[in-house]
Amino acid sequence: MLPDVTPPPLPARRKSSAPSQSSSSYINITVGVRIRPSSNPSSLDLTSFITPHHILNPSATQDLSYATLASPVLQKLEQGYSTSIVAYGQTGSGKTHTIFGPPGSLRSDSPSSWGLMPRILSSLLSSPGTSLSASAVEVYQDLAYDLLNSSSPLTVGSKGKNQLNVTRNVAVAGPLSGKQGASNGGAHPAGCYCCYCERAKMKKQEDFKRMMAERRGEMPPMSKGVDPFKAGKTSRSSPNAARRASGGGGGADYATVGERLVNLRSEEDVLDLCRTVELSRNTASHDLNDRSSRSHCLVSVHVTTSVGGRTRRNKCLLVDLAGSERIAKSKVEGVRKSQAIEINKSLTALGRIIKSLSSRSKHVPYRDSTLTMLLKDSFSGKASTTFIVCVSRGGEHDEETKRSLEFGQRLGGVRTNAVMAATVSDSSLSGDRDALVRMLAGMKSELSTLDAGGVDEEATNPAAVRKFRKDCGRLSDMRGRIRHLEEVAYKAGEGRNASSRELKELRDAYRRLNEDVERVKYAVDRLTQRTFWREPSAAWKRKNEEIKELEGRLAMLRG
Ligand SMILES: Nc1ncnc2c1ncn2[C@@H]1O[C@H](COP(=O)(O)OP(=O)(O)OP(=O)(O)O)[C@@H](O)[C@H]1O
Repeated sequence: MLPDVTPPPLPARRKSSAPSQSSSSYINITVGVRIRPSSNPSSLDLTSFITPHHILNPSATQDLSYATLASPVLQKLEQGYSTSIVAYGQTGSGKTHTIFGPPGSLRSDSPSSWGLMPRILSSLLSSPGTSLSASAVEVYQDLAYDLLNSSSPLTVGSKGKNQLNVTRNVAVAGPLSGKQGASNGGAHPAGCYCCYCERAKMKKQEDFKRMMAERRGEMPPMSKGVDPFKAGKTSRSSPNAARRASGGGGGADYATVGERLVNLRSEEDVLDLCRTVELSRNTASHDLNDRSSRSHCLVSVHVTTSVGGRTRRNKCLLVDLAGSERIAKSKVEGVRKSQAIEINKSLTALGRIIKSLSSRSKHVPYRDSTLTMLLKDSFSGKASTTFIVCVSRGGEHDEETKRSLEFGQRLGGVRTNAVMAATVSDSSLSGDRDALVRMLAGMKSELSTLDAGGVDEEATNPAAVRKFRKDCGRLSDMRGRIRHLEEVAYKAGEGRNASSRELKELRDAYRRLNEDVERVKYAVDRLTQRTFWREPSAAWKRKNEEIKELEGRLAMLRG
């Protein structure tokens, strides 16, 4: 059976004057589209909007979503990039499903329904010498709260040399100060169900229970969703700790201060974290989603790897954005309407960032919203970011789907300056091309002396090795055919000398071939997970990346 990955469509036409983007090392933004199942599928042709790197069809499983979207992120993390995964899309389109999993799935007995976050964290935990800590921030109505510390307000600031310059401080300014609910003696009417009032009520109840338990000489269990971590496993970060923890991932210009960092030592800790974040988030029900997230959720995972006496620190940021929403459709009113307006505003600010980056504008307006400030790290320095554009296939959502895909398309136009470790400096590019070619040859010969991994013949069943080799051969043959097909289609399209029928045939052939590739790739991936496959050494991978990057730069010089 075919895996549920549809191939990308024919490449979008490029202007002939544009430099060739042949090296993927120049693209540090990856775009995936995940289509949510619907009982009323639309006839909208997604392929006419976007050239994403991956498309996941409605029947794609969580396993496939992980294999397709997360594996490259883990690789980038290993290579020293600071990585981010951001789920974007209309309300109800499956962002939370993709990042966390469906409701009630965050249990140790249902790993097959877990979303990307529990899977990625569990996978990181299983790497030797790796330790993890995490913090979780909610951006609600343009203000930041600590999801691991009873949603207490957080300050967002820009980093000065040795200090944090406060940019936004919810404790002293912003809507919250005037909005403390009735339960807190604020301005809200009695019976108000807004998040501030609800939280204040919950806190009061908890304090009361605690007080009663103390009087009886016993301690009540910690409230669910507030602090499920075992004693001694949590640490409250100092203002600098969160920033220090982001360590090697490239310094953030903006950061929250004082959020709680928790250590993750086991799969149970990971699930506790995910459940806490899920339960503590601001959610509400409306016509388009029973459990709609009303805030953006940013979970920062600090990964420390110690190998051979050397320690490396990276950050992996997982973001479940609140969904864009047409108020006329979700039919929200009152507080929920103002939530929706605020969500749409922050997403528009994100859209402006993407627009500025893709047009290479000098000014990128990160300061426009708390969300964009906190995402700045994902667009600069040594960062690799994967956007998952979630869309609903239902015909009634065509307009929103188009908008989300257009956003994805703009993301595809962003080329940021991905900085690879120990790579060729820009100044060396000004040297003559022959010198670069010589350098490349030197690097290739160096690569050949490093451990490239491969098949461990002795430890293996010969039939499996034979099949693996055959599949690898088929894969490379098919990729060659796809490249050829792309060129033909591109030339035909550019010269306008092909009829629409011919183009359609080409597109179909391309699609079929890509399906075959995905099927074989899936088989190869599964085989590589068996014990007979030895991973290339870290030095080999690094050198290989440097070579790819240099090849890309050379191609651009030629172009
Ligand atoms: N690929 C999928 N397969 C099966 N069910 C899905 C899929 N994607 C989403 N759903 C279901 O659809 C419902 C809405 O999804 P979800 O809450 O993830 O949307 P969302 O984009 O996070 O919405 P919001 O922005 O309003 O929070 C959930 O019940 C979820 O489990």
